[in-house]
Amino acid sequence: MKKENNSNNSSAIVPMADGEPAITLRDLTNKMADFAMERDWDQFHSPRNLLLALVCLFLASLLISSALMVFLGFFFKVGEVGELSEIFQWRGEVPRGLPGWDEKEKEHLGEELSDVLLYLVRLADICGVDLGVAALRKMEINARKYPVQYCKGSSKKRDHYSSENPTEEL
Ligand SMILES: Nc1ccn([C@H]2C[C@H](O)[C@@H](COP(=O)(O)OP(=O)(O)OP(=O)(O)O)O2)c(=O)n1
Repeated sequence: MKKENNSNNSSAIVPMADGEPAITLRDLTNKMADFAMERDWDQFHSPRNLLLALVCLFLASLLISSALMVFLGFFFKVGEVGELSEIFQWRGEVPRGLPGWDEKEKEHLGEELSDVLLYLVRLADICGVDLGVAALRKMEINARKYPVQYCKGSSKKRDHYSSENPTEEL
């Protein structure tokens, strides 16, 4: 778990020999941690809340896909995100660091998190999307969308701030 603001070192993406930026999972992890810390959002990023954010996005993507996908997704197989959710089912709020979880449970969690990540990485690859570049770009959009001065300590959605900050471009 990351506790300190790493903005001085984590944002430096080391270029590879061919000039392409080498974005590591560690870079993305640190940048997201910095993003949350700057906005005092650690308080909202509990395991349960993050999982719900993931599941809501997953269901939203099903809703905008074909009716058949919605049918399959809801009634037959929820997929890897469903398996990940199952681990947290009935546990209520889970504190950061998962105190009380044994190694086997943490290992299982690691496997299900990896399944989500690996499918995502594979999907991006076969779609021709450079996930590292796309994620960095999206983080820049997020930072513009949620300026620290408007949303520090608040979990409200962007719509709430737009009236206070009408000129902010997304
Ligand atoms: N409390 C929050 C809110 C947002 N984010 C980050 C993670 C996601 O990359 C992105 C999600 O932002 P939105 O919830 O605004 O979702 P979208 O960007 O998809 O916009 P919308 O839901 O309006 O389509 O911002 C975060 O880390 N913590």
